Amino acid sequence: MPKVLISDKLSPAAVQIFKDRGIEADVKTGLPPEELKAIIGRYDGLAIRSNTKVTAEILAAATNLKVVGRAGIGVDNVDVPAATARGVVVMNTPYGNSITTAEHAIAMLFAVARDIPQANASTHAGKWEKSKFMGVELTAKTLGVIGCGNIGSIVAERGIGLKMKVVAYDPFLSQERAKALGVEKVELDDLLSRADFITLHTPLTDATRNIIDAGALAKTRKGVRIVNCARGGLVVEEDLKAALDSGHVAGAALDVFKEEPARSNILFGHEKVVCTPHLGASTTEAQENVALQVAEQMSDYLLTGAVTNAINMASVSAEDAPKLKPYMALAGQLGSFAGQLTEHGIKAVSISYEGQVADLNTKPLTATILEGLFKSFVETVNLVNAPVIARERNITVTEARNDRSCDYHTLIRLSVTTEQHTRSVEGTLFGGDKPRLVSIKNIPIEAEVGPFMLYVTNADKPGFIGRLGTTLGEAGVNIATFHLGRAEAGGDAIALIQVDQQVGNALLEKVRAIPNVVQAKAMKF
Ligand SMILES: NC(=O)c1ccc[n+]([C@@H]2O[C@H](COP(=O)([O-])OP(=O)(O)OC[C@H]3O[C@@H](n4cnc5c(N)ncnc54)[C@H](O)[C@@H]3O)[C@@H](O)[C@H]2O)c1
Ligand SMILES: O=C(O)[C@H](O)COP(=O)(O)O
Repeated sequence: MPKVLISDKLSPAAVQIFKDRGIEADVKTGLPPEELKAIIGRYDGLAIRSNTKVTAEILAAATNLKVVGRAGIGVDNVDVPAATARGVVVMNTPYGNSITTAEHAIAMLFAVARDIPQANASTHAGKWEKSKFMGVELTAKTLGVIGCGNIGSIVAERGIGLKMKVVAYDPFLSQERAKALGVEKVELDDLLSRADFITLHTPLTDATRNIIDAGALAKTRKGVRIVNCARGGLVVEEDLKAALDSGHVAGAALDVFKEEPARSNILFGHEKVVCTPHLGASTTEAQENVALQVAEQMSDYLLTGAVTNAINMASVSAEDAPKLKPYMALAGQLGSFAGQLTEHGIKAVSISYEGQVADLNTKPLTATILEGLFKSFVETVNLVNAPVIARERNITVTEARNDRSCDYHTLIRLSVTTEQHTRSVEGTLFGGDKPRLVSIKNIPIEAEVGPFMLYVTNADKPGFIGRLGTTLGEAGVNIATFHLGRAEAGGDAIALIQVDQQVGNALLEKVRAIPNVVQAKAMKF
């Protein structure tokens, strides 16, 4: 039974889902890193929010971990490259808390426009400072949205509902989408110079880190108010404080901070700053949504191999997972076969999906082929990092699909181009689920792959098969299956033999010494 650790505060609904799906779930929140490191090796899955830091060190200790599930959106607390390198799928729940977070941003907008928290504290203290708290209206003001994705676009819609003029800066926002939302797509400088209120909704990346710094603030209108419910690192806190102190910025509402948990911060105590402790996603509804979703996604992956909302792997629907299973086996064999025959640097990989397989989601098949292909050269390759390895090594990977019927009802052709030549291998499924190689180097063959194989190429001359059988027999190597193929009578021929044990080097030399043998290779699957 798979085991999952829930290491941040998730709705109890998650535990119930895991239980119902037959997965054991332990809840241990607030563990110091050393304690997490000590126990993580026991778990197949780790369910988190933003509190748990899934570092490379934690991942190195997570010897059984297959999936990290983030009940929420941001995965900046997960070392995704380290997880990818270890074959750990990282998934999030991209929509479950979007409305809630957008509503928090709107609440913060009102709070900073009308000094509501400050006025609340003052009134509770019996001060009745009616003339101190003079706010501004939102109506007819310009709202600048930086990052107009899921949350930013909900905030934009709400802003329009409040009769604000909304301008958005997002390099990935299309004009059509901007038009449909009713926002004006602008450049950053334009947004900074026009907005009365600025609200941030981008992920924290190298491009967005410190996007609001002294230089950006200098371009804003005097009296601008800033709301950040995205990530702390987007705003340079020292620069914001200076702009608040000078009176250039009239107020800021912050849900997120550079260092979290933020027990102290230079902006704390500032009379123009409204703060909440990363509450953007904290509603009953959102927490129920993300907990249910993450538990279902993680269970699907651990139990069926279905992949949803993964950051570092192609999606596989629950419906596709069982259909893909026999093809994954075939794809792995094709990749591994080609990889074991490759002796030079790979420049390009071309994969053609023909017949029935062309109707399936082929991304996971391509990843499986690449994993099999690279296994001979890269010890740490896995299904998750194989496409990354191809990119890093400048190996061009192309995929083609052709759903017309070919000689077989379904066929995968893998061609590998090295510095020397291009070699192809093809495979199909017999009986719908039994992988078979049906062509090697364009020579037809029908071969079942077993754990130990001997691959021999030779000139098609009489006497070869008998000598090969005798050589293996004399070495005490039992033949399980024997498959032959040839380009034409007397031409290039191939023998693919399944044997019951690994063929050692001494025996390989004897095989190579048989007349007309061109190449002999021991293979393992
Ligand atoms: N405070 C909270 O509790 C809370 C809750 C949920 C999400 N968040 C955070 O809110 C942010 C947005 O979440 P989302 O679900 O809307 O994400 P999203 O991916 O749907 O949207 C992000 C948008 O930012 C845009 N973007 C990326 N780089 C940009 C750049 N350099 N300049 C301008 N725009 C850029 C993208 O094109 C995208 O449209 C994330 O950082 C997320 O972690 C915070
Ligand atoms: O990225 C997110 O989903 C939010 O920042 C919410 O974080 P939390 O789950 O820790 O509240």
